[in-house]
Amino acid sequence: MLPRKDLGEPVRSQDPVEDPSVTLFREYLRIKTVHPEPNYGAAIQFLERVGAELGLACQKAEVCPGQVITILTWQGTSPQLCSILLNSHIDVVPVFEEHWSHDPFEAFKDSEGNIYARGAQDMKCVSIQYLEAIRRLKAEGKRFPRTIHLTFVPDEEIGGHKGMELFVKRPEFKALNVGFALDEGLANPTDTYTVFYGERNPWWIQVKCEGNPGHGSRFIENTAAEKMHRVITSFLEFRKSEEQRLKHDESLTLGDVTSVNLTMLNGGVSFNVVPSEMSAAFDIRIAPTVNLEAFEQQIAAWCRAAGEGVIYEFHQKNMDQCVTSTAETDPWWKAFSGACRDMNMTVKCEIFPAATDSRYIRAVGCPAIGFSPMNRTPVLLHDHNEYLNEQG
Ligand SMILES: CSCC[C@H](NC(C)=O)C(=O)O
Ligand SMILES: [Zn+2]
Ligand SMILES: [Zn+2]
Repeated sequence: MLPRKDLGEPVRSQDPVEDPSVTLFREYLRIKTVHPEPNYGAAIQFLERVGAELGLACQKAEVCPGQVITILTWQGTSPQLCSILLNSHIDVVPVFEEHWSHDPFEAFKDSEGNIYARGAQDMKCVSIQYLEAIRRLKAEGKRFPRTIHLTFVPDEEIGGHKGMELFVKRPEFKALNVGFALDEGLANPTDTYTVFYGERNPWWIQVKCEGNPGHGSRFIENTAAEKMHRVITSFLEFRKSEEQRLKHDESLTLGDVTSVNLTMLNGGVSFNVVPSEMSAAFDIRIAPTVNLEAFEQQIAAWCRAAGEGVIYEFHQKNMDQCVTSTAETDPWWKAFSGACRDMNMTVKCEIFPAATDSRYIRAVGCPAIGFSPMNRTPVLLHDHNEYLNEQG
């Protein structure tokens, strides 16, 4: 978090006067927008108040009962041009409080200026950065031809199905006339800033195996467990090959390969009863270069080869493989990367390894970049003791 320029030199954490942008950030962190019962009402009130202070117009769109998108707007001087969307989610993931050194909703600041709170990196810092950037630009008397919209959305941390996924299909979104969007990325421990121009496709697959039941003392043929063993072997052998590919090619990052994890196993009722059904859940993240139809055929073949009565079903199947252009000829990328260059920022472009709301924005044809501008910061999203230094 960059202290405001108009206050001169950066404020040191031991200084009695904290930069107001940091104070605002800490206030936002104290609002408990944590799943499973996020206090969205309090967060929306906070955002409406800050928007009003900044002279931004405010609208709200209820995309399904209790799920409200808050839209703050800085009208451009040529509002007929397509707009810039600055998106952030309001909700944060749960905490294991016993593993935290400080209350995760107190926004405690230590003597180094590290602010501890759930959402410090993911992604309340980004929301406040958008707002504080507008505050600075307005204070400098700047106006821009394009309208800038800030959207604050619920539900991202549990898939965005009741948030951004619905919002992009609504007339209120179309009316924003978005040309280019920014959304969340990840911190980077080095001097470099990571910028995400695409995401892997999340596929959550449950494989169910049926087999012969019987007494646990006998050699029953064609059991569900034998079939499950073959299924797991096929999925995990593929996992190993992708892990090796990543390990042996320095040019690749996690987003460039396909990951597979066996995340749940179910079946069985008793030690001495051979069960007739077992199931396994796989979290698969598919690199954008993979042919999705061919990949599904591969999964079907693994299930067929495991024996009779092996089926799979999808619990998440994202099929859109749009990536945002990072060609120097692309006007949006040129503007974004040019601004980074002007600020002497080193930027590295990657595919986001997990899923964010950017996937819904890209799926309706809007270019979107995932960018949480935090360098020299360990990646602590969803982790215990998530923190961010007040100096950014
Ligand atoms: C597939 S919906 C779940 C979204 C979640 N996003 C993050 C950033 O953790 C994930 O990738 O698991
Ligand atoms: Zn996030
Ligand atoms: Zn998250």
